[in-house]
Amino acid sequence: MPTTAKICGLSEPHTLEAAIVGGASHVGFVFFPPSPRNLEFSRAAGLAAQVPARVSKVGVFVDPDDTLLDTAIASARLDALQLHKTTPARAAAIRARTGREVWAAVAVRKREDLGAARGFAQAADRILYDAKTPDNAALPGGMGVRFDWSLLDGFDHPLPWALSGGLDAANVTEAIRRTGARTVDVSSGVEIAPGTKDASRIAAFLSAVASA
Ligand SMILES: O=C(O)c1ccccc1NCC(=O)[C@H](O)[C@H](O)COP(=O)(O)O
Repeated sequence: MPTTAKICGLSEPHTLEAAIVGGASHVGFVFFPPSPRNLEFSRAAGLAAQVPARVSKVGVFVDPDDTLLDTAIASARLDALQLHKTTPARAAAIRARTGREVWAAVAVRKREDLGAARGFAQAADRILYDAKTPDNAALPGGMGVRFDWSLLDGFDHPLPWALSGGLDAANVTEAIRRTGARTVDVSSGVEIAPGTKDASRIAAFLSAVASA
């Protein structure tokens, strides 16, 4: 099975196109106003219309309320919801109410952090292991922070999972080889500035994933 890739935090038609043409399995749209990647709903709707059915549209949220979720799902026609800083109970409720696939982000800095994944076994469809950002950081993701991949060694994953945090075209081959990830996720590693994706970096990342 080839490794699949999610390009996260897309906000412009030409870089979204680069992700689609390059073979991304998932594209991520961020709905979190403090983020430089945050999308207005009307913009998300326009981008979503560009995405073929074979590519899943993932909305990225930080402990969202129902109004935000419902508006984002409707405008961007989201297939999946990626939840950061959201409890298992809330994730389960969101999954039941929306009927959408739920990705639970688990922030990792130390081995003990992986334990949080077990709480989502009945509440989510997939775990996204992402690097824990600094305690005073404005964002819980999308900051190019990497965690020690060896922390995943021997871990009994409760669900299908994806690897994230500080990936780029130069390190993703090693990340896949080292962890056995079947899905990888990237944001700032394919940007030229926070929130500004670069088509050639997206192409290089997806090419590296396809060759891994
Ligand atoms: O990317 C954001 O701005 C963001 C904001 C709020 C919550 C999550 C966010 N990103 C989550 C992602 O899925 C990123 O792709 C992931 O954290 C990896 O980012 P990076 O290390 O920059 O590749």
